[in-house]
Amino acid sequence: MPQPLVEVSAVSKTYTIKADGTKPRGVLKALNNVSFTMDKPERIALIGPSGSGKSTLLRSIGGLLIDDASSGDIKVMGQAIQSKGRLAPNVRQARMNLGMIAQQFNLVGRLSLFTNAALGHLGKMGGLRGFFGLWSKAEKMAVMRALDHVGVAAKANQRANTLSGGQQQRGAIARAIVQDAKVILADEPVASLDPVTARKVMELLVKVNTEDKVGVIVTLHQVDYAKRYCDRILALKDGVIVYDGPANGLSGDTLKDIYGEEIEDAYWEGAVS
Ligand SMILES: Nc1ncnc2c1ncn2[C@@H]1O[C@H](COP(=O)(O)OP(=O)(O)OP(=O)(O)O)[C@@H](O)[C@H]1O
Repeated sequence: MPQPLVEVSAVSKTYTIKADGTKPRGVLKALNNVSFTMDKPERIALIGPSGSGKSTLLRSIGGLLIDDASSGDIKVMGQAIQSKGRLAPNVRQARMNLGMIAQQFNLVGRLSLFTNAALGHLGKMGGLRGFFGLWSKAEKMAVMRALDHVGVAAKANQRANTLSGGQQQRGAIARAIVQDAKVILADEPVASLDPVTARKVMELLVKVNTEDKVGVIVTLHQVDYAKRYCDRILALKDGVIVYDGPANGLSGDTLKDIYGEEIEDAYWEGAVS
């Protein structure tokens, strides 16, 4: 049986909250015994009210924060990212399977779109050659193919900070393709985009998933986008998974339970069934 793309087992994350004038020092359990597996390249939407732990879970999968010592493991393509609250010794190697996309600041603004996408090669090449941007002909062709695949090849020479938000997100997806990432972790990738551009970026994530067989885990504030563009939904509430199943199996009543009063804000373009 092929190995799972992502395995998250019994992960908990507790933050220490500093005291301020009004509140004493305290702790907050942002993730509480969270487990799930992505066995094949799916599109998983992480949804849930503000503060439910979506970003914490994504950052934990990326090894960008350390889980509690009581936690189990996180593995990507069978390689450990972290285990029992310690980063794996070969986490850099394991991370090469992960393409990371954030809401903003995905690209280095003063570098061209081409160079930003070419940074996807960095993990695979020697330090100085990468540092000086000495890409081989094959590497350059791979970058241009990726930029073409995501529809921004014509902008290759443009500085990233002169590109629109949607073009920058496409560039970040191209970098993940260049990197040959097996899973893309996208943290609110459409939150700062207008609805038309947001739809195009979500459609691109669908394309990369279906054509290139890259798994996608995406945090979304919009339930309608989660249902429309993802095949599986993981809903978090207070750091606990309260729904893990097909996107079309999430009922309105369950959503009301999950979001409570925030339900009115959980749709962007109106409810879709
Ligand atoms: N570095 C931190 N220190 C202390 N508490 C934190 C830290 N990061 C997150 N938290 C808290 O952990 C909880 C989960 O936060 P997280 O950002 O994962 O939620 P989220 O579901 O992504 O929220 P949102 O939808 O608003 O982005 C929140 O209560 C948040 O305030």
